[in-house]
Amino acid sequence: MTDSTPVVVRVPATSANLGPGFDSLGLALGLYDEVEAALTGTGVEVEVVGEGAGEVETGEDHLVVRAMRAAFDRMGASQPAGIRLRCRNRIPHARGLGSSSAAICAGILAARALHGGPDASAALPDDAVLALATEMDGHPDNVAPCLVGGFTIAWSEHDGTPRMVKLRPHAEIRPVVAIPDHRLSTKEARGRLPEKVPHADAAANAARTALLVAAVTQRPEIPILLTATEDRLHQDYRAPAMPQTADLVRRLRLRGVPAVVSGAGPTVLAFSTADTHDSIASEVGNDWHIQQLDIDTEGARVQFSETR
Ligand SMILES: Nc1ncnc2c1ncn2[C@@H]1O[C@H](COP(=O)(O)OP(=O)(O)O)[C@@H](O)[C@H]1O
Ligand SMILES: N[C@@H](CCOP(=O)(O)O)C(=O)O
Repeated sequence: MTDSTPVVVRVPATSANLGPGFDSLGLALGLYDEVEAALTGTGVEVEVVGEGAGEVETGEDHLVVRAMRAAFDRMGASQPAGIRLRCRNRIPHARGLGSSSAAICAGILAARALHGGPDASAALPDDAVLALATEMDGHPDNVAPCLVGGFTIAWSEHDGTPRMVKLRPHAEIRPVVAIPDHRLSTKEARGRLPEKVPHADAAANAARTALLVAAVTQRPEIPILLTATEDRLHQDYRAPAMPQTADLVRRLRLRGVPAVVSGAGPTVLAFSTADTHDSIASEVGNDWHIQQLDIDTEGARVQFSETR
C-alpha cells in the first residue's frame, strides 16, 4: 500500500472549570498542537517536536494513535496497517491546559478525515466525535471547547451522552495564563475531591456559574468577574497538591484580579484588563511562564495536506 495523503489537524489548548463551573465550563485558547497524520503500509511511526518530546510513548500507546484506532473502530472501518504521525506540540502536558483532550480530539479528527475525506462527518458525526473524545478523556469541559472553540457549556444526559453549547465570549475577556514548570496529573488532582460537598457550597457554585456565563458573554466587569470566579467545589480540596498555585490564585484575587485554577491545575488562569495587567505581571514573578492568549474561536481545524 502507498502512503495516504496526510491530513493536518490543529487543536487548541483549553481551560476547564473557570472557577465554579466544575466539569462544565471551558474556554478554548490560542495555543495549538498540530498533528500531521498519514496511513502507511506497516508499523507506527511517531515523531514528536516540542512538548512531550522524548517523554510520551511513540508506538501504539501514543495517545493520538490510540484515539485514531478508537475512531476507526467507531466508524466500523478496518484498522490501517500503518500510521505515521508528526506532532508539533505547544500545549504543555499535565498543567491543566487540556493537552490530553487536544491529543485525543486530534487523533479522532485525523482518523475521520483520513477515512472519510472532506465529507468526513458522514462517517462520524460531530456528536459522535464529542462522545468518543469524552469517553476517552473523561472531560467534556475540555473536549467541547477544543472541538468547537470559544466558551462552552458541556453536560451529560442521564444516559451519559455528552452535549455542549457554544457561546461567544465578550471581546474584553482576555485570558492570561501563568504556567509553572512542575506538573500535576488530572487523575491525581481528581483523587483529592470528596465524595460529597455541603449543600450550601453547591448552591454558591450554582449561582456563581450562572453569573460567570453572564460575565464572560455580556458583563466582563472586574467586580462581577471576581465574584463569578469564586469556587467552593474543587479548588480548596486540591490546594494541598498544588500549594504554589493556590497561593498565587489567593494573592491575585487579593489584588482584585479574577484568577482561578486552570482545569485541574497547576496553571493559573486570570482574566486581564488594562487595569489588572500590571498587577498580574508583578504578582506572578519569575517562577511562572506568563502568557496572554487569544481566545480561539474556531476550535479544531482539519486541513488536507498537499505533500506526501
Ligand atoms: N500531544 C500528546 N501526545 C501524546 N500524549 C499526550 C499528549 N498530550 C497529553 N498527553 C498525555 O496526557 C498526559 C497529560 O494528561 P492530563 O494529566 O489529563 O493533563 P492535561 O491537563 O495536560 O490534559 C501526558 O502526561 C501524556 O501522557
Ligand atoms: N473538570 C476537569 C478538568 C480537567 O482539565 P485538565 O486540563 O486539567 O485535564 C477537572 O477539574 O478535573
